[in-house]
Amino acid sequence: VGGDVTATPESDDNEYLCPVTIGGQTLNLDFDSGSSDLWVFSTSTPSSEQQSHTIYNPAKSSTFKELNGFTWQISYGDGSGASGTVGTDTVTVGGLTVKNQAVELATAVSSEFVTDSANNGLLGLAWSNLNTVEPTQQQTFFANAGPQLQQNVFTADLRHDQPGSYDFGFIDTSKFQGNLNYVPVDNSQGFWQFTVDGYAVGDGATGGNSFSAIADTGTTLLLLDDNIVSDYYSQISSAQNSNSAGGFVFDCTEDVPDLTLQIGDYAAVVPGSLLNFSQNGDGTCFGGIQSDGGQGFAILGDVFLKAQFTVFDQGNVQLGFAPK
Ligand SMILES: O[C@H]1CN[C@@H](c2nc(-c3ccc(C(F)(F)F)cc3)no2)C1
Repeated sequence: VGGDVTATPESDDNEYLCPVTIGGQTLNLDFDSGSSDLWVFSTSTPSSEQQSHTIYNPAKSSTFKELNGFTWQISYGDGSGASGTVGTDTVTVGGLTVKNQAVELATAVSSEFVTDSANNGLLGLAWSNLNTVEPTQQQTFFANAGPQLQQNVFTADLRHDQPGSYDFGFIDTSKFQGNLNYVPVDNSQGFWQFTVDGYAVGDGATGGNSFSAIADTGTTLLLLDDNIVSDYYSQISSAQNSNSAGGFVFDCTEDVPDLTLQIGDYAAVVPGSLLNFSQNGDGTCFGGIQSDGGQGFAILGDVFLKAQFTVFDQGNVQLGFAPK
């Protein structure tokens, strides 16, 4: 048994949304391998915050059960967040069904979610020890699905400005080139966390110290240590760190170098084309590489994941990468 679901990029590849059916109702959710709550806009969300979102109505589901007194509260890297109550229902993703999945109903969402009208909630794909439900932590959709999967994996094939896919329970070898390169995961903090052994800018030599990183489908950009960020942008003559733009920008006419992250024996190349992330509208462009804010580990978000086929292997607690 497995599932295959289309991941559609919003404008500027800011996020990728996937159709999820909950108690017979389909909502587009943001799949996030950096968190572990499945939450939705619902009839419990204040109408002033529902705006043009698709909402889940538990009263219309014959399989919904309230988890009385259970609550959740989550905040994301950008400072946004949501909170609410909890129930269970039957959840289907790309043909893969999990019964009695914890579904978290938002009774409050931050302004960023209110205005992101395409995003009707998140489906967390990190490890269940990050789930925020109290008094009893809940399992993720992927953790619950594990026992019924042929292979205890899900894969991500995200693309620039075109639909990609998430697969659950199998590895589609037609989606990548060559062999998969596996690296061990430290899931003690609940993330898909692993070690990067070095980096190279453009066709330069691979160097630098090894560092920790997480594979995070819910983060848009590639967030790295300030020293690496400075080294990278020193190769782009017009690059500057712009407070108004919120990060490093450069002239759109510039030739943007590739970045290679050495992961074990695998050289993961992120092409310069993906590192010229978006236009600011004034002739400058916003970089796909930005600072990780000094939090001690790098966040390999969609900019990185668009350049790789990635296997999130729950059974063997490892990540696999291959070029596409
Ligand atoms: O927390 C870390 C876990 N993964 C990263 C993540 N961040 C979001 C997010 C999605 C949508 C929005 C909003 F719609 F703009 F509000 C905000 C944040 N989803 O995953 C960061």
